[in-house]
Amino acid sequence: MTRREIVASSLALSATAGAAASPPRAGRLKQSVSRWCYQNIPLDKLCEAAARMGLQGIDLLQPAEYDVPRRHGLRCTMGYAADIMTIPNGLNRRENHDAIEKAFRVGIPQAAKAGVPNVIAFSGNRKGMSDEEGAANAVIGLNRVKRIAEDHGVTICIELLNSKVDHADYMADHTAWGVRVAEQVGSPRVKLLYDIYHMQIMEGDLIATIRKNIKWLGHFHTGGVPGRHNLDDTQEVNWHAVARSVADLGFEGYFAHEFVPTGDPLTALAQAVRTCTV
Ligand SMILES: O=C(O)C(=O)CO
Repeated sequence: MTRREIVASSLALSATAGAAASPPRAGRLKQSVSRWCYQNIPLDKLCEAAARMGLQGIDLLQPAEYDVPRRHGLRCTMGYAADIMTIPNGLNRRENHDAIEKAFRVGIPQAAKAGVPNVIAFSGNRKGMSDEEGAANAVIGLNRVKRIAEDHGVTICIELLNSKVDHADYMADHTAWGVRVAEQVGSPRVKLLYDIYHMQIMEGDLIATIRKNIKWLGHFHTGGVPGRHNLDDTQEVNWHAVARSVADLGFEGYFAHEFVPTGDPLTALAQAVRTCTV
């Protein structure tokens, strides 16, 4: 190997490993990362890198994968416990409730056993239904399953998503709808997944909204706006300030990165983790 090749190969190594290997600074937020954004990296490798960066877990895993983060001292921070429920087809339709309850009766105990603190839920699309009717239906559905969540210490988190760019017609596309449902269900185990990327697109006013509704927010997702890429200075959200506000509220759940990285994926993730270390 020539000197030039040795220098080039060590530079390449530090570019891929360096960001992930630098010692993590302790912060007040428990950060996590969504598996689907790093599909080209085997889950074991993602967990290894996440542990080195100081992340606490991996988001959005299937039950068969729950044990993988544990091998690396992490946990699955949000599980899929009811595959029957999809973004367009969820809690807002009463005809879905039998299947959702059946799935949660298996999926929530399974999550609890694996130490998974949260499971995801979706409102479903409007398909012509009013938000009032959808909210009332979602409350009925959640009232059927909240006891399972309470008994197992697992939180059902209804995700708030944008209906403007990514998920046309999705019903839980504004915070007020989700808060109204969570308040009416009134369980410490039924909360919202406040996806900051999606809510910046729909509403903005992030910090004030988070402060006002923190009681009902069980989990956070990140993603640069516009584009859902790196949390860098090409996008409009001040991530450090948002993260600090969440930490200042004493939030004890997880703050999970969910952006599609550009450039080297682990370098992008490490940079996001640093930005949100507050
Ligand atoms: O599908 C999406 O857009 C999500 O945010 C899922 O968590």
